[in-house]
Order: sequence, then C-alpha cells, then structure tokens
Amino acid sequence: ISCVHTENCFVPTSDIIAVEETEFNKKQHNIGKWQKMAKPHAFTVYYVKKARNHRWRCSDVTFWCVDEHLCNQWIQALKELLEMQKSRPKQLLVYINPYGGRRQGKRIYEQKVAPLFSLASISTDVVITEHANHAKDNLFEVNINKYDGVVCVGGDGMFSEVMHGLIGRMQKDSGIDQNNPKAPLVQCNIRIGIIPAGSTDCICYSTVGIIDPVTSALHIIVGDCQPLDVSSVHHNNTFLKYSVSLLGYGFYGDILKDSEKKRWMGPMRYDYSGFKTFLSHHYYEGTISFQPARHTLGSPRDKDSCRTGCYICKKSEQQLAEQHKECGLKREEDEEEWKVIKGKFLAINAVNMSCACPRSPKGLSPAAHLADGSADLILVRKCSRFDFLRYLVRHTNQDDQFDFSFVDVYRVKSFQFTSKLSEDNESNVTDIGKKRFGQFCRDHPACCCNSANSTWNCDGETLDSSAIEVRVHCQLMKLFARGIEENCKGEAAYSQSSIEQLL
Ligand SMILES: CCCCCCCCCCCCC/C=C/[C@@H](O)[C@H](COP(=O)(O)O)NC(C)=O
Ligand SMILES: Nc1ncnc2c1ncn2[C@@H]1O[C@H](COP(=O)(O)OP(=O)(O)O)[C@@H](O)[C@H]1O
Ligand SMILES: [Ca+2]
Repeated sequence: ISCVHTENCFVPTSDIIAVEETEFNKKQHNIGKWQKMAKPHAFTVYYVKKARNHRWRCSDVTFWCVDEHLCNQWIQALKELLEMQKSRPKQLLVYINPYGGRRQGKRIYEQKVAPLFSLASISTDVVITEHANHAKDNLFEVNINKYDGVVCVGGDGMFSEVMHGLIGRMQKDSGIDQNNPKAPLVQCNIRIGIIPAGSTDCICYSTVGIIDPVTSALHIIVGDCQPLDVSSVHHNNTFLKYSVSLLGYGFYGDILKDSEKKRWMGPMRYDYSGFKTFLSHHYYEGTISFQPARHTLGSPRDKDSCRTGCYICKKSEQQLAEQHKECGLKREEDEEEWKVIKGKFLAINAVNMSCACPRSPKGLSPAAHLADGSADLILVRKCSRFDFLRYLVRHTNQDDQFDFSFVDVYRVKSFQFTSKLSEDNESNVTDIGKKRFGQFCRDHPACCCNSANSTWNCDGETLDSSAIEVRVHCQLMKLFARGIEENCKGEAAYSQSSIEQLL
C-alpha cells in the first residue's frame, strides 16, 4: 500500500471524515508508476486539515495497491474505526433561515455543507423556514428522538429560536413550568450545530473561533461537544426568553431597536444604528441587584480566556454533577448575599460568553467562560461621549476595556434590573407631570436624559419588559463545537478589526 503524497501524512482517526473506494478515470489515473498497472485499486481517506485562524478544511489522501483484497480490507478496517466514534451524528434535523444576514443561508447550506454531510454519510431532514418562529414551533411537534442533533443555518437570532424550541420542548416533556423562575431546568442533551449565515454570528465565533460554514460543518461531522450556559429571563413570574450571548440594556438595546427597522441594509444596519446610537448618547437610570458567582474559580479580569478543555468550565461541570447527586437537599442559593447598585447607565451588558465576533475579536468580556455557570455583568456608567468612544474602541484592540473609572464588571449567577421609571410608576402612578415631561423628551432626541426606558437586547431580539430577573443555568445545553483552540503556530492573536481600519 502506498500513498501518492511525497511527505508523510499523519491523521488521527478522530479527524477522519470518510473513507471511500477511489473512483477511476479521475485525475489520479495518469500518476506515475500506477499508470502501467492493469487494474489498480485504491481508496481515499477524507480528513480534517487544520489551517490558520481556527479554519478547518476537508482534505484527502489516496492510497493505491495492486491487491484488490488488501485494498478492501483496508477500507473495511477504516470504516469500522469510524463506526466506533460514537459521538458522531448520523441523523440531523436542519433549519435554514433564508432571510438571515446577506440572505445566503440556502446557498451556503446547499453548496458548502450538504456535500460534506453526504460524504460523511449523515442523513438530514431539511426545513427551510417560511416565517419567524417556524423552526421553534416545529421543534415542539417533530419526533425529536429520531435525531442526533439539530442544525441551524442563520445568525444569532436563528440560533436563539432553535434553542428556545429545544429547551422548551425538553421542559414540556418533563413537566417543568418555564414561568417559575426558580424551577430547576432539565438539561438538553441534543446538540445544536450552527452554520453561520447571519449578521453578527457571535455565538459561532465565540465557540469555534471563526465564522466559516465549512469549519462549522466539520465540527458537526466529527461529533464535537461544547456545553453552554444559558440564562433564563423572567418578568413578574412570567418567562420571557433564554439568552446565551448578550443581554444588553441601553447602548446595545437601542442599537437593536433602531436596526430592526433597517433589516433591508443587511449586516450593515448594525454599523449605521451603532453610529446613530453612539451620537444620541442616552443614559438610563435604574437599580441592578445581583448575586456574585462564588462557585467559579475565575474572574472577569483574568488574563487567560476560556479555551478548548477549559479547566474552570470542567470544575463547574463537576460541581453540577455533585449538585445533581445531592438534589433533594435544600438549596443555599436563596440565602446568599445580594449586592445592589443604583445609578445612571449608558450600557448594562450581561454576557454568558465572551461575545467575540469579527467586529470585536476579543469580545465584550474577553475572560468570560462558555460553561462555568456564570455571566459577566458589565456596568457602563454615565460618562462623556469621548470616554464612551474610548471604551468602545477598546473592544477592538488589545487594551483592557474594564480599566476605566466608569466601567464596573462582576461575575454573577443571577441578577435583577428595574428602571427608575418603572419604580416611580409603581410607587406613584398618577404623577402625570412626570409622564408629560417624559413624552416631551422622547420627542426631542437631542436630549440625553433618562426620560424613557431602553429595551433589552436578548441575543439579538428585543424584550418587551425593562424590569427583568435573570438566572444562569450552568451547561443547560450543548453545541457541536469544542471551544476555541489554543493558537499553536505563533499566529497573531487577533486579526486587525474593522474599526481600526475605519479610524
Ligand atoms: C463606534 C464604535 C463601535 C465599535 C463597537 C465594537 C463592539 C461590537 C461588539 C458587538 C457585540 C455583539 C454581541 C452579539 C449580539 C448579537 O446577538 C446581536 C444579534 O445578531 P444577529 O443579527 O442575530 O446575527 N447583534 C447585535 C449587534 O446586537
Ligand atoms: N423565513 C423567515 N422569515 C422571516 N424571519 C425569519 C424566518 N426564519 C427565521 N426568521 C427570524 O429571523 C430572525 C433573524 O434571523 P438571523 O438568522 O439571526 O439573521 P440576522 O443575523 O441577519 O439577524 C430570527 O429571529 C428568526 O426567528
Ligand atoms: Ca459563562
């Protein structure tokens, strides 16, 4: 048996995508000495080739031999090896949002992803969504046990929809009431794969390290598994949403609200609305109370970030397993301390993961962990436009974005927020003068005062209520990903970001 490559080729079995008998009358036909063979036999091994910046590609190597029997034995042996990789999916349910991002979801899936799935002998049921919530509603009806995973082709909003379908379905099947903020939620063991085809794609970028449909498809094929923290968001004992990336009030809420009207602009809408929101410089008054995450080892100011096989996330996983064993014993959580902070904020961001994306390669909280059971709560107090710009620019370079007197960051396991406006409305409902004044200010956008509420941006969707109660559920779901792998070849840690090019 011999391989046409001149260099040695080492492939771990976990990186093999498929093994096939090589078809002839292809380009290999006239390679060197094999040309003279009467009836050559060969098989091709398709495998994952790791390129720069976390990019994966499908590569192949062909082995030739004279003996047909020997050739078949090799194919058989390698196929058996692949069969032994139990974490690999065989049957997937795929949802495609044809309107996400640059509206390329369908094309990306058909041209780049479907051929790889078929090469890896994965069968798929594909649903092209016809309206928002199509995928979510569908997930409550399908025979979910048939599938080894669900794939969503789209952006963060589409992922959020599929996640709500899956988590919601799990709770319904287990008789758990999502409206109870204290209910212990049932973990969701069906993995979700994200094929990025949206506008921000922050969940894909933060869990894989690159926005690339082929790379994401290969992580699905090799059966990767990355647990993920999920926050539940409630208002007055009513369930609102789950969040895995950003819960943002003020700046990011206002950007989202403005950009929804400009969907036709595609991903550009965030730059346009971002600039507009930056100029409007609104701040909002309110009270935030939170329970610090004492169980985790890390802190938001750590220099090291969450990487493949993260030690801090593993520790949280062990704690979670112990908690499950001890269930029935009283939970201490409710007795733990709450910290209360009142103030005027330009932005309140709670992130379950770094929220790295091409716009901000290290993210809103570079040291946040994917699966440690905590969120980083970032409070940006009222400051000058210039200072706020300095803060924003630090999301795009190597400088520490928390090193400002007007920025505080806490690692938390739960928090609550109420705006001053809703507090006032609750205490003296008939203060008409105040309301009139509020109306006046809303009509004059040049005014920076806290006359109106902002809205919460929950993974790219707006919430209806400004008063919310949030709880982090450690490792509630799993992705076909492995977290960001450590750089090995001395690559530059971050590529030059778009904002630096702009400035
Ligand atoms: C004036 C200088 C501005 C520089 C700002 C650089 C920081 C950018 C950080 C972005 C953080 C993104 C967090 C992810 C949010 C997504 O869930 C959400 C929805 O994404 P989708 O449209 O579904 O892909 N996108 C936005 C912008 O709210
Ligand atoms: N066929 C459809 N028509 C309209 N909206 C849809 C459709 N399918 C999904 N959606 C919704 O579109 C929203 C945005 O999708 P997403 O894929 O995240 O794109 P983007 O990143 O551009 O915002 C999601 O909240 C999802 O619920
Ligand atoms: Ca986390």
